[in-house]
Amino acid sequence: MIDLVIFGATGDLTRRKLLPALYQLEAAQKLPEGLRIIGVGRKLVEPGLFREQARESLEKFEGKIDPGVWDRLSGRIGYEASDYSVESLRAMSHRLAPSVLFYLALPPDVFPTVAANLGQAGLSKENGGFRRLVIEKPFGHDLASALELQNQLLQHWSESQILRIDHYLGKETVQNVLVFRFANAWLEPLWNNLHIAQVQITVAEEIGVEGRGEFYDKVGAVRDIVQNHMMQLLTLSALEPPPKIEADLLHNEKVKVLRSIRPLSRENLVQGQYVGYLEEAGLEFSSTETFAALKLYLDNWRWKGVPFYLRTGKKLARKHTEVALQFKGPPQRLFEDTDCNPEPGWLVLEVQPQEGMHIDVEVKTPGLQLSSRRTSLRASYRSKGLGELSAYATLILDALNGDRSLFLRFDEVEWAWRVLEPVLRPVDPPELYAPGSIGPNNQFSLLEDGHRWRKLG
Ligand SMILES: NC(=O)C1=CN([C@@H]2O[C@H](COP(=O)(O)OP(=O)(O)OC[C@H]3O[C@@H](n4cnc5c(N)ncnc54)[C@H](OP(=O)(O)O)[C@@H]3O)[C@@H](O)[C@H]2O)C=CC1
Ligand SMILES: O=C1O[C@H](COP(=O)(O)O)[C@@H](O)[C@H](O)[C@H]1O
Repeated sequence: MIDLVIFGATGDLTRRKLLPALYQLEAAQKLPEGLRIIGVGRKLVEPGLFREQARESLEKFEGKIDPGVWDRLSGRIGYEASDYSVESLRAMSHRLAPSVLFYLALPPDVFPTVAANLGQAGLSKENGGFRRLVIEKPFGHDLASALELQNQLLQHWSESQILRIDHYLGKETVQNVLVFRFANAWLEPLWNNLHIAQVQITVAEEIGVEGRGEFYDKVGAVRDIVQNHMMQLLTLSALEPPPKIEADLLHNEKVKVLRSIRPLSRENLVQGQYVGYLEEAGLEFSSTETFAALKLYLDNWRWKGVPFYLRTGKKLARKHTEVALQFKGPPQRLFEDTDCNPEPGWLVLEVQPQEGMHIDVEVKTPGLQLSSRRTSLRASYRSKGLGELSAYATLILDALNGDRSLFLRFDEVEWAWRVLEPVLRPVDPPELYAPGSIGPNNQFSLLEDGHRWRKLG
């Protein structure tokens, strides 16, 4: 018997991501037999009402619900109220299965207390089963708090019990970055500073902060997206091939990339805030950034001199996540029209919502003249409906099965904070940008001569 205990079960993450993931796993018959899902929150809620609310969340965030799948899923779901004190957790411990996965879907400032109280209540001790702890992001608020959180966790939990989640690693198209790079040998000679002029990594969101203003305002785009999801996209795009696809060997390579990032200074970062953020977040004043763009360099053999541009923001023109590498141009352009001056082509890995890849190539312009035009070789990652489990579904299943390869090792988190530490305390207020736009104008100041931001989607 296994219990999945979700702390913070009335919250946004549970409703928006965890319940849909569990529904998908139930539909795919991937949940372990006998698994119970116990939602925990501070308020007293009748389990029946909690299930009703869970179903409403599924209808909102998952879409059409199959009654048979829901019946099976709801049969697993229970609810308990707890104030997360040692006494209350100890009382709960008697009702738990030998193997328990605790999921902290809670505001990050309560992670240390809840993790410690679980330990003091004896719930981190394994006795004939497993005890694992999933820690959501952000892991810490800066380098010092991340180190402190790690120390606090290690007082009651061993490293092998701690699963630091970054849901981007559960996305198929993020995992595909690695497969695409290392399963196609012809790419390798091109994937370096001899042939690549610049790399752009974009995580653009159409949504604003929605109901998460209180949380978001303490965090901002750098901590919410750059420190974790974008650093993962960066390391996967830039790392050296590990000797084998094994978790620790991959973590080693990712840390090497982070350690090779040239120390950042304020000039490497620009920030923006969308017009309407204050009203949406219910604030009178805030200098929190909802947009961040960075330029960084990796001082290593492969990437020396190639700028990596990272950009993320909320309330942008559209949702679009991609990793794009621009090739250097040919040494001499022989075939172009005298009037046209095409920029060198891109290789683009589309992460979401389109899932695919394309490579720009120049081909002959039809007609008598010998000139070139741009076209794209496109491939889609999968047909709709094929193997579609959400990132959270993949990661919850891995966590239940004890597969740690898609979870973060602490030094990855630590080095991501070390890299960003110099730019965490902004001096200038963020520049305002219009919702639905491409973000603030200051982002253009980062670009080197001849470079321009790619279109969003
Ligand atoms: N929402 C999202 O899309 C994503 C969230 N995350 C991470 O997941 C975690 C949870 O996020 P989210 O669900 O949005 O957060 P919420 O702000 O919605 O909080 C979750 C729940 O925590 C409980 N809670 C709030 N304050 C406290 C407190 N002081 N002590 C104990 N419990 C408290 C509340 O439940 P109750 O009042 O019932 O006890 C609340 O419903 C965060 O770490 C976030 O960074 C990561 C990726 C995406
Ligand atoms: O971790 C987070 O991610 C979501 C974006 O996730 P995606 O899978 O939709 O790309 C973001 O909205 C949220 O602010 C952040 O905390």
